[in-house]
Order: sequence, then structure tokens, then C-alpha cells
Amino acid sequence: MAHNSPVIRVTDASKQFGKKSVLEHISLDVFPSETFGLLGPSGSGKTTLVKLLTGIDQATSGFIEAFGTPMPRLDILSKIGYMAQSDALYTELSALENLDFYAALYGLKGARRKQRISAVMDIVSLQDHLHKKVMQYSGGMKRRLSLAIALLHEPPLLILDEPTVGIDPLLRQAIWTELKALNTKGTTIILTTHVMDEADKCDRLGMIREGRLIAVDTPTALIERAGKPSIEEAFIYYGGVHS
Ligand SMILES: Nc1ncnc2c1ncn2[C@@H]1O[C@H](COP(=O)(O)OP(=O)(O)OP(=O)(O)O)[C@@H](O)[C@H]1O
Repeated sequence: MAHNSPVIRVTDASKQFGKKSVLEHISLDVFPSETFGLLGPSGSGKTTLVKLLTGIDQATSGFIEAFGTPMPRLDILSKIGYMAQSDALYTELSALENLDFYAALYGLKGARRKQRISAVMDIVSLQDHLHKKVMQYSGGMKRRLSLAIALLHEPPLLILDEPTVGIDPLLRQAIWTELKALNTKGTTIILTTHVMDEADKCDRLGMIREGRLIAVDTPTALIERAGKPSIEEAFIYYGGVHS
């Protein structure tokens, strides 16, 4: 892993909603070509943090930089592929019409647009459902289409909020193979997950508990430090079951 300039730098970032403190003093660097996983119990602040990274939301205090530029910045958005937890799809349109819409937003045209749409639909195994209306898609198919859209413009940074929820194990494995291939080509990936064998596939993990980043390291080092035999048990340990 090349530890040159970070793709993402979070410096002492906190986020409050009204009086409620959701993220507290988060500092974190994510480096080029890393797969960085954010792991933590439900409600711990993972989605809030990824929204700060994409510039969708702003920190109450502290700094977020992407590609060396303070966020939020509109021109940085083209470098980020974001897959939100709730799908941003037009359900009354077909998958192709959705893909065309996002391709136009990203400035993909002509043969290149066609080629990218075909490539991303292959990755998520939805080629046979290209012309189907999204309202006829299952929940898992919608997640896969959302992932396809995030990959469309080949962004150097992918931010994926629970990308494989509702996706069957075989396809999940295929998607991971693709994500790892993108990693090898230089794409940086930040994702949130609850799935333990996915956490294990990350180069590094950040464990969040009650809005605080309590541990950041490789899965192996986190397991060793917790003195537990598996990521699952280390997760429970860091998740606050220990006193
Ligand atoms: N817009 C908002 N206004 C008020 N509170 C919010 C808002 N967004 C999130 N929260 C609160 O912030 C906390 C963290 O939420 P967040 O969605 O970041 O957690 P999470 O770790 O992603 O959870 P999950 O794994 O269940 O998706 C929760 O208590 C949530 O209720």
C-alpha cells in the first residue's frame, strides 16, 4: 500500500444535530488504493461520517479534505462514486433510463456511455434487466443498480454505504472480486459494513462507537489488540460490550 498523500483527510471533525452530538473529534487518513471499512453498531455514526466525506453534509467543526481540497466542493464530486444507504433511483423509469440520467450528469456520451453502462451492468449481473422498470426490481436488485451507478464514471474514490446489503453471497463475492480489481487499478474504496467477512477483506478498518473512532488498523492488528479470535468478536469488543 503506497502511503503517499491521503485521498481523504479528516481532522478533528465533529457533527451535531441540534444538541445531539453524533460524531466527536474524528481524525482519519485514507490512502490511495486502500479498501477502508467503517465498522460499528447501528446508530454509531457511520452514515453521518460518509456523508461528510462526500460533502453531502458539513461538519459542525473540524476539517474534511478530499484529494487535498477542503470539502464540500462541487468539482470534487466527479471524482467520487457514492452509493447511499437508501437508493437514489427513479423507480418509474427503467434501469437503462436511470443509468442514462446519471451518465449525462457525469458527462459520459456516445459510445463511451454505452460501453460503461454495459460494463457496470455486467459487474452487478443485471444485463438481462436493463429495460425493466426499477419499480419491478427487488430490494437487492436496486442495491446492485445503485452500485452500478456509483461505478459508472470510473471515479478514483468510491464511497459505499452498506453496498452489499440484500445481495446474495455468490453475487457479493463477485462484487468483491470487482472491487478488489478496481483497488489494484488504483481506485480507493471507503465502505460501511456490518458483514464480518467483508470487514476482513478491507485493508484497514475504522471502528466507530457512539460517534467516536475508537480503533483504526488492519483487521489482523485489531483482532490481536482486542485479544479475540475473530473480527466478529473484536467488533463486539470494540462495539462496547466490554467495559
Ligand atoms: N439528520 C439527522 N438529524 C438528527 N439526528 C440524526 C440525523 N442523521 C442521523 N442522526 C442520528 O445520528 C446517529 C448516527 O446515525 P448514522 O445513520 O450515522 O448511524 P449508522 O452508524 O450509519 O447506523 P446504521 O448502521 O444503522 O445505518 C443516530 O443516532 C441518528 O439517529
